[in-house]
Amino acid sequence: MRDTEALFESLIDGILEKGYGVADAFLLPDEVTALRTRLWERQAAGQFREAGIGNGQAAVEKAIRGDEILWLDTTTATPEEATFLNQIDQFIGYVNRTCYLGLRDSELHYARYPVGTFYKRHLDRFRADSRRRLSIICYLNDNWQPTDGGQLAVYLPQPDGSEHTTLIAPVGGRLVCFDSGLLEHEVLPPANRDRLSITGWLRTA
Ligand SMILES: O=C(O)CCC(=O)C(=O)O
Ligand SMILES: [Fe+2]
Repeated sequence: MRDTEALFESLIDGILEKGYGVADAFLLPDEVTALRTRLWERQAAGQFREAGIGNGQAAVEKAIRGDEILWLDTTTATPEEATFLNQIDQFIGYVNRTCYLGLRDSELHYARYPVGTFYKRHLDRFRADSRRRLSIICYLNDNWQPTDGGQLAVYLPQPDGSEHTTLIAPVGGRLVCFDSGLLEHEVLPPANRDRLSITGWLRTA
């Protein structure tokens, strides 16, 4: 059994102490495999769409982001997707109890970055939609290696005005969380294999 509260606490501590939280083994290996299998099934069924940019994802702009996404939906979720959504709901409850953020709901999508695609440096919160409070990314990759590239780069402003860059590998089962309105970040291109994840936002009312 994993200690869910300890994982949640380490994510919050990371955000407060350094601007982002990382929880390895947020998902167990079997859960990663099951969700990755569902992702590929849905991809094969033609359910993914090229991701857009801006509110409503209206514009596809490959020079900015090259991933394909599929929004998760409670009404069509498989058992393992429902379990994942439930874990995120538990995290929302924990954050509201401990940090009083007033989170209401989540919006989450699968993402597949084909080899060589990327998502240029950006902030997740749209000017027109300030409800996005926390960003979460949970990776679904099997046995990701340093040579596979595809790191998440997070840009951390330093007290002296300089900037520190940290690279986070998209290791399966790992969950990253940060303030959607504060942390600029970027997805570097995966070198030689598709890069798989569930990404989303915890929103206020
Ligand atoms: O996949 C990642 O590591 C980050 C994805 C991202 O920045 C986004 O979808 O807004
Ligand atoms: Fe992002």
